Amino acid sequence: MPSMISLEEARALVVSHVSVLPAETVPLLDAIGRVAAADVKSDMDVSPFAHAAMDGFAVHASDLAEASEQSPVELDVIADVPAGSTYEGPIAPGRCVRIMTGAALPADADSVVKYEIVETVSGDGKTGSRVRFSEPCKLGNNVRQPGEEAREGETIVHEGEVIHPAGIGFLAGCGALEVAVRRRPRVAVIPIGSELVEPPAKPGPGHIRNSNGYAMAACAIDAGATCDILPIVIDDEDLLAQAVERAAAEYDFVVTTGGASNGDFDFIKPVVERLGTLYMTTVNMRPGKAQTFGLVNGTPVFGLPGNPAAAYMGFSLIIRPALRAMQGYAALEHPCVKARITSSKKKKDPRRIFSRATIARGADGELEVTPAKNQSSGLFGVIQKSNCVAIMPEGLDPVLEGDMVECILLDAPEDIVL
Ligand SMILES: Nc1nc2c(c(=O)[nH]1)N[C@H]1C(S)=C(S)[C@@H](COP(=O)(O)OP(=O)(O)OC[C@H]3O[C@@H](n4cnc5c(N)ncnc54)[C@H](O)[C@@H]3O)O[C@H]1N2
Ligand code: MOO
Repeated sequence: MPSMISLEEARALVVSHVSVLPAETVPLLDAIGRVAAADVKSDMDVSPFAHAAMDGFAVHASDLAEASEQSPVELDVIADVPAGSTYEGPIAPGRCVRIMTGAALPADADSVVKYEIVETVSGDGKTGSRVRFSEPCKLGNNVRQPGEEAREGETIVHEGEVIHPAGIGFLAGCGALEVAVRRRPRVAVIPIGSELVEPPAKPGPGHIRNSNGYAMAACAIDAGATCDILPIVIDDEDLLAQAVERAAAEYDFVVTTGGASNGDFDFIKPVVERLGTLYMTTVNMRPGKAQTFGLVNGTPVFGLPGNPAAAYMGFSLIIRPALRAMQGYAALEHPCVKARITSSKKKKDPRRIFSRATIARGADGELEVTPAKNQSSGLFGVIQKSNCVAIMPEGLDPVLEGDMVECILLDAPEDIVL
């Protein structure tokens, strides 16, 4: 096992050890944002009938062929068709039917003229009135044809497609009130550390609140998973081994935080090695060098570092893509853009540095990125106030004010096209 691997290698390694989860059939509204696990077909033509796209008059276009300002054509209104009604009768030459948007086109009409360009000669424009047309109308004008949205039996959503809110309406209209989607990964988060107490308890001397548990659970849910925060495990190798083995049997993916480095009480590496196969321990990134990954009884187990920002980076940049792969998403990585950095940064650490930062448009309309002043890896609040991470490449070369740097947009959807 190489001692330190790149972020790209780490991501590829973890993604290669997860599998796409089986399908589950869910009510339509539970499918928002999820990946279709099978083709979905329409159970009918949508819409099922030709209908008016405008309020106006249903006509034979041929009756208006000669209509002009100089010699308008007048027609008698013989019926009213509101939406939800039909008119099956004949429409003899010289006649038309008043029709509302969404109403079925009468069987004997072929076009609709909107009321704004029709003059009322007598009556109120409804049945019994006479109306005047001063221009011809194209055949099929303002008519929505049947099956424009979908044909009966046509595949409307393909396996692998992400179902967006408009797609939910599309599926509902096509009669698909339940859909097969990839099951959500079940994630367990195990916070490790003898110093931890559960919020909201006030910690005693030398203790801190377990904030990582909540943040990592939030990251898991945000990635489409379900998540349980399991009880805190103190720094004890056997207790940790028991907790990891139990979680690996019950969940699809196990995440621990803390105890991932080389301290006297850092046990996640030996535990994964003892229970299964250890594939990775260290990634060339800051924050977040200590990143452990292995399989325990076939279940991926990921040991994140204890420092909050280091855990957050490991989850966002390595675990999240794997959880997405398990749900069948094709786009796994956050989008990146280049932006001009607003201040110079010395590099004392040769690792690739992920600076918590804010990206915005400068006065010239170009993207500018400003790293947060405090880059301590012990802080969540700085990430809450940031909207990206600016990347300082490997090596010791400084980044200079005005340089273009890659920025990962952590809050932007992976499938966005920039
Ligand atoms: N001699 C060295 N020491 C350390 C190194 C190193 O290279 N040489 N690396 C440092 C870096 S960088 C990191 S990151 C941490 C990673 O170590 P661990 O994963 O073993 O993390 P812990 O020591 O358990 O905790 C680190 C820090 O985070 C706090 N923590 C832990 N769990 C939680 C939690 N659930 N909620 C909130 N905060 C948590 C913990 O109290 C520590 O302050 O190692 C450095 N040391
Ligand atoms: O691995 Mo540490 O993240 O640089 O705080």
